[in-house]
Amino acid sequence: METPVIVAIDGPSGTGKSSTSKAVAAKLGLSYLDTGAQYRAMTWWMLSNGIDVDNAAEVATAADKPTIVSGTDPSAPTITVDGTDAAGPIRTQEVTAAVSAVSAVPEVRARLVELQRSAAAAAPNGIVVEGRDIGTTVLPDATVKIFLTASAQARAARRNGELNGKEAADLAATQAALVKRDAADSGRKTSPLAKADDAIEVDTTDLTLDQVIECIVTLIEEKRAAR
Ligand SMILES: Nc1ncnc2c1ncn2[C@@H]1O[C@H](COP(=O)(O)OP(=O)(O)OP(=O)(O)O)[C@@H](O)[C@H]1O
Ligand SMILES: Nc1ccn([C@H]2C[C@H](O)[C@@H](COP(=O)(O)O)O2)c(=O)n1
Repeated sequence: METPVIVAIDGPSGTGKSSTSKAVAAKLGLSYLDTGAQYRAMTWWMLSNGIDVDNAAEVATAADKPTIVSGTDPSAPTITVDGTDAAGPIRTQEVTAAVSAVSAVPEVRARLVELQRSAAAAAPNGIVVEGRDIGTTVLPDATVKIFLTASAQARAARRNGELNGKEAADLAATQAALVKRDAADSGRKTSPLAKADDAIEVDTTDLTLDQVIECIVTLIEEKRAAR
């Protein structure tokens, strides 16, 4: 049996980590884990349970309370909190605005990193894990490490494109919010958003999603062939 392949995909928000990771995992028959969804799930639980998310001590004390379960099928990823489907609620503006503060708390990270390593160890053929610290901290021995980037303008335009004209999209405000969240995620003390020394950087600004997927599939296949 072939050794499972472990792929770490990190990068700032809106660089295409989720779309790319899901597609790459599906193409190669691997499992898929969205670690950002787990930090969002923890944040949603904190907000729903009256925890002051700006009080790190309060967040730390509560960090072991919610039961967060991620489904790792790339064609239908799921996330539940205490048995309730959280896929919708974790994407609200309220959660997005609070998630950087919650994810900066070391007790939150310790709890979720444990879940992430267990998911990687349990994946039969291997897994694509996406986030901010996968290559540096969660899975430092990953077979392939990718760090996706894209200009702030391109990322803001992609995010506004998701609205499909449903809301008046203010590109400058979207861009400012992305840049602010990246600064908080890069600036925290415990495993900040960072490129691992041995990660391959892929700038997706001028690439289509299909081109990025193809590029990463090729990088993984090259690594597999060289083992
Ligand atoms: N190369 C690309 N070209 C154009 N659009 C893209 C590209 N990659 C991703 N997108 C689009 O950009 C948006 C953001 O992508 P995605 O959610 O995958 O990014 P992300 O890095 O996972 O973001 P976050 O960290 O905020 O969860 C989506 O609408 C996606 O379809
Ligand atoms: N490995 C990770 C993944 C995510 N986070 C934090 C920082 C992000 O702003 C937030 C939401 O992630 P997204 O859904 O935008 O991918 O979660 C982290 O600290 N470490």
